[in-house]
Amino acid sequence: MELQLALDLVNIPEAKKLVKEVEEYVDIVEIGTPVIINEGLRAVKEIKQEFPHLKVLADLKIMDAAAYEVMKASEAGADIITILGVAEDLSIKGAVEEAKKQGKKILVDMIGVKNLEERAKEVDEFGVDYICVHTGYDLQAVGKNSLEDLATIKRVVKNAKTAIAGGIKLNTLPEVIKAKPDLIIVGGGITGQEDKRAVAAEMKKMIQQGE
Ligand SMILES: O=C([C@H](O)CO)[C@H](O)[C@H](O)COP(=O)(O)O
Repeated sequence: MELQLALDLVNIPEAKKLVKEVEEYVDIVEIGTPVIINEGLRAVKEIKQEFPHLKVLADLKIMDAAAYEVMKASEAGADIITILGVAEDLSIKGAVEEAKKQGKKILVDMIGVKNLEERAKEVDEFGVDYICVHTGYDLQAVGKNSLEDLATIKRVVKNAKTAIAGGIKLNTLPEVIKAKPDLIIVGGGITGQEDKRAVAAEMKKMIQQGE
């Protein structure tokens, strides 16, 4: 199980400071959608340059023009690029093809997918690297989480790795670990805490103990 730090509500200098604090304990740094909207792919480039030993995920949440956007994120240094599960099949296949050409990986974010079981089976056949269940901020606000969805994709996904994101905190991490996703994505559960380093260290320890 890997731990991904999601950076959403920061600028580039703040992102660098945050990664420095927790770099020993995370496997992947996500440059979140809001950061890319504010700072562009320069954020991906600068984080990869400063932390070349960490994998960097560009959370583009691609919906169209997939091959082109995967190419641009790859050029900026992203190791993993996200596309939405609700995108057209052709877009997801195009993203996979371009990622393979560039030696990169594709994570499919299943946020907003209504027919989760059926769609997870389909995208799994397209050769994607990760399939991620995700409760976005707007559904977190009304008390939802993705544990049930994780169980669903764990049951039907045969090729891709599974991932979970959305509102995971230290106190909810044990039940996530019990469900054994390949990748656990944590944003505010680390970045919103007073002692980020201590929380990231504790999360990493719990994940290692759960393996
Ligand atoms: O993808 C995300 C969200 O849509 C904003 O871009 C977050 O990175 C993801 O939800 C993880 O963050 P937390 O929910 O704060 O753990």
